[in-house]
Amino acid sequence: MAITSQDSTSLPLHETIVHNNKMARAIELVILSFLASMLVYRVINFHDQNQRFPWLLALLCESCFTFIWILCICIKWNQISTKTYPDRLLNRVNEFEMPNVDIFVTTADPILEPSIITMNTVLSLLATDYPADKLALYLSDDACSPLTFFSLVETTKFAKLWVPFCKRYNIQVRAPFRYFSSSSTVLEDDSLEFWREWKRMKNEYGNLYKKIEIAALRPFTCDPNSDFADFCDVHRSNHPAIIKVISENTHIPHVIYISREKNPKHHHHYKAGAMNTLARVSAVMTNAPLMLNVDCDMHVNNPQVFLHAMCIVFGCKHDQDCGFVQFPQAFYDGLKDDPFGNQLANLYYLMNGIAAIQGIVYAGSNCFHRRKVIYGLSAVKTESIRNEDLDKVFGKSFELKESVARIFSGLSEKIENRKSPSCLVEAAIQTAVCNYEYGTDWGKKVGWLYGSAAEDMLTGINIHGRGWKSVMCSPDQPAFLGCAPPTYPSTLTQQKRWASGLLEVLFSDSNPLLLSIKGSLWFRQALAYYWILLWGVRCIPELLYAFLPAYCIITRSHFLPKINERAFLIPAGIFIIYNSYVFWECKRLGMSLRMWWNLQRMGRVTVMTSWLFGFLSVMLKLTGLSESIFEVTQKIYKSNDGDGDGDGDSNTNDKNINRFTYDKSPTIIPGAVVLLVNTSALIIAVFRVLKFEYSEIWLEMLGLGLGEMFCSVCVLLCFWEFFKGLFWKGKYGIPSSTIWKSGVIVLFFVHMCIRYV
Ligand SMILES: O=c1ccn([C@@H]2O[C@H](COP(=O)(O)OP(=O)(O)O[C@H]3O[C@H](CO)[C@@H](O)[C@H](O)[C@H]3O)[C@@H](O)[C@H]2O)c(=O)[nH]1
Ligand SMILES: [Mn+2]
Repeated sequence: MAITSQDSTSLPLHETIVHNNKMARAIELVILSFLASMLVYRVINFHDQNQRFPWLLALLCESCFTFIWILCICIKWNQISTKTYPDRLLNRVNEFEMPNVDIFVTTADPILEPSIITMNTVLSLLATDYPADKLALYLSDDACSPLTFFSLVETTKFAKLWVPFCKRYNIQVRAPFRYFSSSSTVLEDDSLEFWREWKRMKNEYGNLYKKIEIAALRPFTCDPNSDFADFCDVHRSNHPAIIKVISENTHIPHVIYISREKNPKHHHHYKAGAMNTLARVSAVMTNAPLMLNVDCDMHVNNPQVFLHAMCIVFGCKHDQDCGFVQFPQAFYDGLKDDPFGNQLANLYYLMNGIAAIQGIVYAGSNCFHRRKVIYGLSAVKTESIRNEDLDKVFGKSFELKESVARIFSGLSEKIENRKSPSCLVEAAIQTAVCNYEYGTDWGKKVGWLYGSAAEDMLTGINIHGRGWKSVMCSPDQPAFLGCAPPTYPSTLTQQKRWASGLLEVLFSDSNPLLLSIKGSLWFRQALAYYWILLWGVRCIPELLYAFLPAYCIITRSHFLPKINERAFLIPAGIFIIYNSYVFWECKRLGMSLRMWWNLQRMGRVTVMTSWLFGFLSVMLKLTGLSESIFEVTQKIYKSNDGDGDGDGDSNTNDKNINRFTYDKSPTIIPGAVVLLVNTSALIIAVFRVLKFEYSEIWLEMLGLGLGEMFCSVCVLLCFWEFFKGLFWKGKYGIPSSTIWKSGVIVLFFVHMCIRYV
């Protein structure tokens, strides 16, 4: 079944494939009916309970779970994906007709984000299969680091060899660190000439790597007469704007370095602020109608990615059908079986579901936007901004306003009429200063929006709210690969930021309800956004539900039907059907049993630890006690190379790499508390069993609440890594101060249970 997007005389450039989803729908509805029966059962039997508190709590938690399940069903109901045909595009569209694209790469810290990773991102982008004179690559450096600038200069030199090499031999992986690593040794050609070139490239890349490596080791010496003069005596959070055109279209795209002005008196709005500076500077310099943004920890893995995107841009009948084209995030060298549950593979069906509504959500990286969409244009109403008003919306820069007017009028740039970027540096710097945005709509209605650490969701939901649709493009060979956070603490940081950022969107005036009433957000799309934005809130029912079995065991009360009651079949049914369903879903995606278990386990752990802290930080922000910040996640450079180019990280061969590591941060406490409370409850239960008369043991066991004990054991299994952490020393052990703090909380909990019930 395919819905074509062009008339039948010519083959379509892209097709929407509708996937059959009947089986999954049926199972989801069965689970829903079980959940509903459980709620009904709880309400009917409410008055018969001796202890109503756990029953009430369970009812509330299960209502939340049921609500989330309903959202889930709505999202996954229809499943689509989009197939693109770059060959047909090349046959139909002349190279001259292809639109210009401005490419944005952001980096924020040369230590957390090693330069060599960023440089590989840059190289893979410079070498894509697209006319080089149509591309400009802008690197935003929020650290104002001379090392990053130096690396970019050296990388650009190397690119002048690397790009022609890739294009001549049609190299598939164009990030050198991936290409030269032993895992991808399929050589494109077996001629002697190729072999010689290959060796030369490997050698040159090795030199580049060493230069960057050495530069990173020694402190930067400031020479006022060199290119680096601008970096003399600057501090990363207090310095003027620096823009440097490193290379102008000579077989490779323009390469431009940007470090926007920073001043402690002005909020810089993290990544969103950086993206807005990129949008303005590129408007002044090249003003391409499309922009692609890529995080520094991603690289192009499919050299045809621009052509795939163009299939959608050219294939859409109306512009509003594709405000942006998002490529999925996939990861390279991900740890086997995803021990930290951060590779997002399990979101596959959800994403295909959202794609079938108003379109995939914007994920912050690997996304092509139309410039006019980022400029706040609506897809449904035709508003025209008067030239006088451009000031108020876009700020005072004359060059910027002129470029905006050109985008709004739909005129494409005439390349021959344009000044080269290096003639426009002064004008561009005007738009990269701290106070440029004051009194304008940047960050409010135009550009990447401020107010959330998940600037991607905030910006994306507003685009959908203005009536644009979006398209997810997933070519067979993944278009982009990135690195997932490599350790438990870095996963925690990331998930915490996501949960809090998402909640910030929920509490902003861009929440799905408002946008669907006042704006053009589709109702089902709003539900999909609710499912995502509510991540942080889920910690409350999940935590309560994890304490509930322990509470019941300690106080000899019940929150589940007893095993000899017929109603016991309801929770048992939910447990069995739900878990088999999730397993089936994982199986269809080619996951192993272990991976399924890791995802289930980490699902619980992440909600009760990272998302809890995300939730708390939003509560602090709402009460005005603290500001939210964007904590950059640590990236690790891994090279699989055996022969010394780039020493692999010492962790690479560590068999403990998938173990949890802990630090003294309070984020470890909730996990330890959940674990210890349930362990204590189980110990108490075991002691009780030991006291029984042998002849009565079965009767007593029934009375004890096997359901509750089973739940406690499940919680224990989910937090098993924490259990091991109690006994390990060093970085694999939970620090004893954390154990003590958690222990006190647990004692308090147990004491309260026994004392007041
Ligand atoms: O002040 C800042 C902070 C971050 N960044 C850049 O933002 C990107 C994403 O940061 P990272 O630490 O890698 O965050 P992730 O959690 O991996 O990013 C995901 O989540 C973010 C929202 O929380 C999105 O912005 C990202 O696109 C998305 O990939 C990186 O290129 C950073 O260099 C900046 O440019 N300036
Ligand atoms: Mn990242």
